[in-house]
Amino acid sequence: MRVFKFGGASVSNYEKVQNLGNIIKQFPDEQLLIVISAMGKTTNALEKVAEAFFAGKKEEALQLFRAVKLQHLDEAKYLLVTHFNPLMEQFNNFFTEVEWLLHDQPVRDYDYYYDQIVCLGELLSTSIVSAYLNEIGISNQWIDVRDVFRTDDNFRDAAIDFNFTQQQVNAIIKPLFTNSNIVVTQGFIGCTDENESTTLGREGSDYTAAVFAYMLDAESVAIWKDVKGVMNADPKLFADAQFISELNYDEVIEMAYYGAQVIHPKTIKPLQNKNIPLYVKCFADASLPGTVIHNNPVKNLPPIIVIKQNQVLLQLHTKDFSFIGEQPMSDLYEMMAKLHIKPNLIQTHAVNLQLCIDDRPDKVEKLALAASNEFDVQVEKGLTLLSIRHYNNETIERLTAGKKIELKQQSPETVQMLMI
Ligand SMILES: Nc1ncnc2c1ncn2[C@@H]1O[C@H](COP(=O)(O)OP(=O)(O)O)[C@@H](O)[C@H]1O
Ligand SMILES: N[C@@H](CC(=O)OP(=O)(O)O)C(=O)O
Repeated sequence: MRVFKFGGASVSNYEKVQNLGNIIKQFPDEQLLIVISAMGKTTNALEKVAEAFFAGKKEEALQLFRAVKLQHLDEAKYLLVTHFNPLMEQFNNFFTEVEWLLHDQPVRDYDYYYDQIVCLGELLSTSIVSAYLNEIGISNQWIDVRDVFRTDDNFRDAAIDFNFTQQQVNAIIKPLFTNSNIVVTQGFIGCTDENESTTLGREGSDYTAAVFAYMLDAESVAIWKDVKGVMNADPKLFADAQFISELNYDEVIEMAYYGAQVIHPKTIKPLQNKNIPLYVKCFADASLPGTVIHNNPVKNLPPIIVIKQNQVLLQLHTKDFSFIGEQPMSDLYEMMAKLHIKPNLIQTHAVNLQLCIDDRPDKVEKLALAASNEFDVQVEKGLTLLSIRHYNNETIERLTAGKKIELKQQSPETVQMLMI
């Protein structure tokens, strides 16, 4: 059994869905669990629906939602003939659920509504792909992953209940493979014990695939992407990015931690725990070998460059000139934990500290306010965090030329610089 994951870029239009079908045809006798993300930029579009709804702009929310519906209906029309009508029944149930919600007034937190609306992207894309595969003779079963993945109610960043989910995988998913070689389901979404939809954090479908692989003891996971494999930098930012054929789990977990967008940071742990290899494969050309990620050491890696935009620097100075000891640090970490803020870089000095985080306006303001009880706080926005693993002087000089460095942290393996 293998797990395949197709991201939004790999199902963004009908031609891509047809290509997905061609890839699956190349594995005729394999048992495959296929995890799929929302089509193209659907998640962003649904975020806009959630924002408009929560801002009380009902008509705007409904209109934005209509655009999402139409786009999916268009895709379905291109791809389906005999399976079109059954799909429409399924679609209508999904649409009605969200439209009912959009006609209500928001009375709960934004994050709750976000998840109830945004989860639709994956439900729609998987329904289309499943119907299309059946249409072209690749028999498969569609599963609503919300019946399987149980999470807590930390909406937008829900944590999986591993014990319950494993039981559901054993009870629901494993028996499916006695009748069918292929199961199609959603990445990124789950469900609470109160039957509320949840999401696992943006780009979380890679993580879903890894958790399924862990729970099914899969022989491997393949993540199909719009790149040849993992490169030493984002090829959209660096035209000369080099392809890397082999990496180990530690390296990839570090890359993801520093913000490389190629693989979701939580993906590696479940795979490492059962030594399941991860392939990053080229969606446009399945014959290319892709990158394999495993447990063995890999030597002679080139400098690996990760760039994170939209960073905020908080400069905190103790109000009474007391040292930055364990108490102020523990207070600060408690504030960040409450707000679910992950520090990207922290540097402490005698009476001040510098903290770099992602620019999530709601969270930055709340943190600055909470910290202002104990510290004088200055906030600087619009920064870029550059991380280079296996760095050399030439690479550092090339990437920092003409930039002002606000913060620098260096270990023998990694250098990080926060720059304007
Ligand atoms: N080191 C890297 N190697 C390869 N691709 C990278 C790297 N860093 C960032 N990327 C970006 O990751 C994108 C693929 O990931 P993603 O957008 O998540 O795809 P999908 O949504 O289809 O899963 C590529 O288009 C590329 O721009
Ligand atoms: N659709 C979700 C989940 C996801 O993982 O997407 P992708 O595989 O396209 O990065 C998102 O955009 O965040």
